[in-house]
Amino acid sequence: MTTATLPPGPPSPRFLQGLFSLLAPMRGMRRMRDRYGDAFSVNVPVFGRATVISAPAQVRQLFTAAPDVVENVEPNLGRVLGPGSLFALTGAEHRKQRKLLVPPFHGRRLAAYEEIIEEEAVREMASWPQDQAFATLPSMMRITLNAILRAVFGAEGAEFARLRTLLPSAVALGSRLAVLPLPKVDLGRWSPWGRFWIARREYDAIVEKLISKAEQDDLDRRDDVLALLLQSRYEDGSRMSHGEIADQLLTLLVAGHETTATTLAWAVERLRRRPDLLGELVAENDAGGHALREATILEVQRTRPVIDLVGRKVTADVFDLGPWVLPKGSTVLVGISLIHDDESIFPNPRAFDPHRFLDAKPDLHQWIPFGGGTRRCVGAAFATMEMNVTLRTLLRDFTLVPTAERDERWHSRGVANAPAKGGLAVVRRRRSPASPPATVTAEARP
Ligand code: HEM
Repeated sequence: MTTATLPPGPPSPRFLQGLFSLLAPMRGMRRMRDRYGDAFSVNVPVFGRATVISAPAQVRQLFTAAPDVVENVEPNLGRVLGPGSLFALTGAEHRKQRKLLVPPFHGRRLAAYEEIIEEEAVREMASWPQDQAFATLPSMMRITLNAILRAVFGAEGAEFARLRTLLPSAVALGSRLAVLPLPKVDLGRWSPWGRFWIARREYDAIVEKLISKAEQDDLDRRDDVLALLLQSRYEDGSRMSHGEIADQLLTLLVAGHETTATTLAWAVERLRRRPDLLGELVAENDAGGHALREATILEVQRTRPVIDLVGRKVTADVFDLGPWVLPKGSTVLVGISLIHDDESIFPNPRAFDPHRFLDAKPDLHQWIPFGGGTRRCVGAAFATMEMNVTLRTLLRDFTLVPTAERDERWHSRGVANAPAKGGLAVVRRRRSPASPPATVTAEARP
């Protein structure tokens, strides 16, 4: 029998380690890396005992390991997002669903969604106060929610209006419930699970309406993800069931809404602290360019990755990961901010310097805000396009007033790590928002 060899880690109890990781998400990780090296063991709520890695070779090895060696961790998300959710599936079933979900987010498809994003950004920014500090995160949340409802769900009219109010509260409730046991009886409105199920039933009914509307339309003329999924076929020629479509749309919303919004709020936070860079970006934007803006998005995600950990579970009897021997059932977490903070990969790693990505596209095993391997984020290109169009609109229509204030701290919102003050901005309008949009179709997307 092979003996497990695990890296060292702090001896403190699980709740203390958990509390620390909630209160100081980034600082906690960096402190442990400095103390124990680039692999260490932790014991935290939700994941339990786990090995955190950040050495590039080990991260690459984990991301390229076959699904019969490591699989996704299963943090009970199926109970909230539905059994068909990509997050809840493993093995062949995951591969089968993913095959249908990837094509709608392919780079060349994204041009169809740019107009929606720009419209939503212009509409939201029209309400921004001038010369007065305000948190941009709520605005970014509305832009990304509306964008997903229109581009992914193909929703409009009454269904759009209802989903906009129903989903944010249902998702917030669901993410709290995901870690609690299922009750034996349904107490309806009297219990949190009961309230969640009522919201879920209403959601399913709305998706059913959206599907029947789409089926009455000419599907070929529609670009939204719902219409594309309705036309897609599994390898055996069968279609996705309506239940599977409802689960996947909810998954896309949960995965794509808050993550993109918090990254945009971080972009505002970062840029206000670099007036020189802001000047360069505005000049580039005014001249119709985009290379520095794209590099800026990469650098925001390197320095402020909103998801800090992605996890895998060992499914083989043992997994030899670098010098470590991990037994079956072990959880491995990739420390995204740790690898992004590695001096040997990104010289002067704490500096916010988009120029490092101007002539060099990142290595996708080292720049990993979207995770990696067979579970890498399906919406990465969509999110990149969305951030690009939103930032372009902001720089075109507003002057973002720089600040000498201290950096905003990391704040854990459960799903994503956000700037603690919500990405405070002070803006002045540069011009009326009525000019025709330029296109970013040809821009690079990682
Ligand atoms: C800046 C924005 C975003 C960030 C930082 C982000 C990050 C991530 C990460 C870290 C993972 C886990 C990857 C892994 O385990 O290796 C993931 C998975 C996923 N993301 Fe995103 N994401 C973003 C936007 C989006 C958007 C816009 C969508 C869709 C509209 C989306 C859909 C998904 C889905 C469906 C998965 C599960 C993939 C699977 O299990 O096969 N994400 N994302």
